[in-house]
Amino acid sequence: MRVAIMGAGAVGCYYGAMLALAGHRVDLIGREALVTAVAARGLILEKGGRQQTVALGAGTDAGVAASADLVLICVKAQDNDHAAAALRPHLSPGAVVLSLQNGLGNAAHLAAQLGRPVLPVVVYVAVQMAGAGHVVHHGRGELVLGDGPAAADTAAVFRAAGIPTEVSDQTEAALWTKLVINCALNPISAITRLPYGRIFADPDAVRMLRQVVDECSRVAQAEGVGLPADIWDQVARIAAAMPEQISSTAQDILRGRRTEIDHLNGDIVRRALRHGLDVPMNGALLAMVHLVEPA
Ligand SMILES: NC(=O)C1=CN([C@@H]2O[C@H](COP(=O)(O)OP(=O)(O)OC[C@H]3O[C@@H](n4cnc5c(N)ncnc54)[C@H](OP(=O)(O)O)[C@@H]3O)[C@@H](O)[C@H]2O)C=CC1
Ligand SMILES: CC(C)(CO)C(=O)C(=O)O
Repeated sequence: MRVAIMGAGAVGCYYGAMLALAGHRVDLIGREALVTAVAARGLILEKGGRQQTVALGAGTDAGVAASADLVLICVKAQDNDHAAAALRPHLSPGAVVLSLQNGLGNAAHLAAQLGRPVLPVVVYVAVQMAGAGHVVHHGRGELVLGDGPAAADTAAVFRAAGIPTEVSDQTEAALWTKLVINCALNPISAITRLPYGRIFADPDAVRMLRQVVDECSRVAQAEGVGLPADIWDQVARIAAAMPEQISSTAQDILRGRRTEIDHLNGDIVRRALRHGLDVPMNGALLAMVHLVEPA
């Protein structure tokens, strides 16, 4: 199968590497520094204490998507419009397009921009770029694919590549659950630049994160979304499964990039406002992430 990955960052490089190792022809669409590094020595995948070089294609031109059967969109949510504009002229009619992103509404937004279906995918992985063309896996890796015509076959391709994948007709609820996890973990890691293991060792930080989750749960309830009863345990389990990971939002801050926070805690704050709910901890974290972002 030919696979194109729009957004060759941590998530795109990790799943691209896994698919390439399973024998698929993978092309990364990314920035110049990544393309130069991959052309010089392939993509480095560091996982389970082992480092290997993966052979795959990399370029800055989205035209490579024209021959892809499967297209993974792995840019941050704020880059969706540019990514869609670059891909739109090239996608072949039969290609399956997936959004591997945090936050609500990305797949629908991309589908409207691309004029074709885009399946949402909930991503449970901890990955980070250690440098151009060098991706490090810190834990997990499961995907939950939204149901749709090609979902079962696509999930089978992922599973055969060693990526635990299930198909669900409840992805909206699953994306909400992931959003709450992100609202708890991402901003505090971005503001402090600390990994989850260190954050969860601090009882005051844990109390604060419980408040974030309680606020998000009230907003979800107001929206008619049923979160799992053990939502706090899920947050704690994710943190425990990847103690060395800093959030993708923290990774943006460390690279001097603007972050996805408006699509995470920012989304909760906007929804709370519409329901007349007060979410002070989400609001405070949102403001603090904006303050540590580049101007
Ligand atoms: N990292 C993680 O562990 C996890 C991340 N996620 C989610 O997955 C999604 C991707 O995250 P992540 O991989 O961390 O993000 P990254 O920022 O590491 O990767 C995105 C990459 O896409 C590049 N990019 C953006 N727009 C374009 C474009 N038009 N053409 C080519 N390249 C482009 C970015 O470059 P530049 O930065 O220069 O703009 C960046 O290199 C996010 O929604 C995130 O929340 C979900 C689970 C875990
Ligand atoms: C799973 C988690 C919390 C991993 O860091 C993530 O989704 C992110 O960083 O955006």
